[in-house]
Amino acid sequence: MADTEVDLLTIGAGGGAYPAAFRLARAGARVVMVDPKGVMSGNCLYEGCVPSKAVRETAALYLDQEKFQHLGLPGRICPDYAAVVAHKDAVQNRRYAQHAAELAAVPDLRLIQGVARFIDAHTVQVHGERGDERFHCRHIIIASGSEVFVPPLPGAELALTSHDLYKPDPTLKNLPAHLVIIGGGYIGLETASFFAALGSQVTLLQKGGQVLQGMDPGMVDQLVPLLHPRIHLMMGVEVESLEATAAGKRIVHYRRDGMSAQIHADVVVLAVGRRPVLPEGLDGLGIVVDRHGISVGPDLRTQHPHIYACGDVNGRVPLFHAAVRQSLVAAHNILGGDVPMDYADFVNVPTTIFTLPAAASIGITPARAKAANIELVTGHYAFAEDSRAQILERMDGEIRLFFEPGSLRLVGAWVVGIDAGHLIGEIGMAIQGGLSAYDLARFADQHPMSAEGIGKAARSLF
Ligand SMILES: Cc1cc2nc3c(=O)[nH]c(=O)nc-3n(C[C@H](O)[C@H](O)[C@H](O)COP(=O)(O)OP(=O)(O)OC[C@H]3O[C@@H](n4cnc5c(N)ncnc54)[C@H](O)[C@@H]3O)c2cc1C
Ligand SMILES: NC(=O)c1ccc[n+]([C@@H]2O[C@H](COP(=O)([O-])OP(=O)(O)OC[C@H]3O[C@@H](n4cnc5c(N)ncnc54)[C@H](O)[C@@H]3O)[C@@H](O)[C@H]2O)c1
Repeated sequence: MADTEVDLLTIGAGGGAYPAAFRLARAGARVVMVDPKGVMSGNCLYEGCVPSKAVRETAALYLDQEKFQHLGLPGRICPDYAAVVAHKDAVQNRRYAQHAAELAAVPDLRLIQGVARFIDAHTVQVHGERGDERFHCRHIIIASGSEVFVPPLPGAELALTSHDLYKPDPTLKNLPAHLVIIGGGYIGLETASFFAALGSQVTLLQKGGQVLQGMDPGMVDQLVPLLHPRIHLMMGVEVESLEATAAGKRIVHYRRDGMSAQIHADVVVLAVGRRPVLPEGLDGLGIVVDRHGISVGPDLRTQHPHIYACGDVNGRVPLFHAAVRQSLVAAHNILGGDVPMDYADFVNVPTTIFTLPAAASIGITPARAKAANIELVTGHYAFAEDSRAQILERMDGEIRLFFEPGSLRLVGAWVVGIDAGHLIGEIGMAIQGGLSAYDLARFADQHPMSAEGIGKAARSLF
């Protein structure tokens, strides 16, 4: 089998891969992407960000109807989860069609439906649509992403995962009366919010003392009391096994405070984390893999300067937009002849937990500052005083900005409540631009929009 020469091969075609593939193809490089899905966007579009947020936004609209009476809209609507799922599928299909058109517009960029494995540090074999093909690659981006982690629990196969909930034509198409979720991270809490808003009773079982571990406890403490009352959080739970009843229900056996107990459910969702997907043949290459994934620094290079690892597979910031930025950093460094000319910032990445309400954060927050022995100056703004929040009756939560003492340069923030996901992006731009509390205080953001609160939080210092 003769090897085909390429300038770049990406293992995967998700957010960690395709931005670099397009960038290099536009610069005239010979580029091949490989992904068993045969489409771009990886797990984000297939079973992650987009489908979960399609369900979320419908749930958010439905939740708002609890206020319709106050807003002058009497009457009730009721959810049809099968139709919610149909909408989610339609959004996924629409985006797949868009990506297909984007790919077709770059005729020299090839996406092979197949699985890639390393033969050596420059040779990749693809088992795909046209049988086996081998590529000799000047550069390789490993962007094979992550997959659901299923712990070795007896009966774990009786639980659904985010894959089953959000993939096209998902397994779950009816609203369960009682949903038990194991794991209180991003996926567990978001899923709990969506289903509780739509009408399910949700019990969330979390081992340890805090949901959203790794997030600033101050922000988590703000968020938790605002979650829907149909969500029951149980901390310190050690799940031991799952069992099915003759009627098709589920029983979760667990230990808490040294006592054994059980809980009945219509559906159980397991959301205890994801793990990196490593391509076959990687182990022989001397590339360092730690418990988060392939070890890389901000230049995204592995131990081989021509092999990069971007996105979830390196575990640094497992978010879609971080994967995209990392992919572009790798592309720039490839264009620079594998001598770094661009670096990813792993700290100043906005992240939103799309619960209802949402919580979002970026940069250095008090917990991180304390661990690094850094002092912060804090500016506050409560949504209780915000015009838009009052108009929509969503007055819970706040904007909190964190500044470096002295210079008052903005270094971090969190937002809990209305428009959190939008606001953290605007705050992120201010951090990236090196703005200070003085700059934010001087900018007259629009009235009556929640972004007014950013300037007001800065002005709380003066
Ligand atoms: C339920 C859920 C909700 C999420 N919500 C959000 C959100 O709201 N916002 C956000 O920013 N992030 C969200 N994420 C995270 C986001 O999906 C990931 O961070 C993002 O998909 C990472 O992109 P990636 O390209 O690194 O990997 P992936 O999207 O995992 O793509 C990797 C691709 O590589 C392919 N692949 C694997 N092995 C091989 C191989 N050997 N050869 C060829 N191809 C291979 C896979 O099939 C896959 O298509 C969510 C994730 C989940 C599960
Ligand atoms: N809004 C977003 O950006 C978004 C949304 C969903 C997912 N994601 C990405 O997907 C990744 C995976 O999400 P996730 O929620 O599966 O993982 P996670 O790592 O965020 O959370 C897993 C949670 O499960 C808990 N846990 C682990 N084992 C347990 C057990 N046996 N019993 C009970 N609880 C247990 C952990 O303590 C943790 O709280 C996230 O890290 C994030 O990067 C992002």
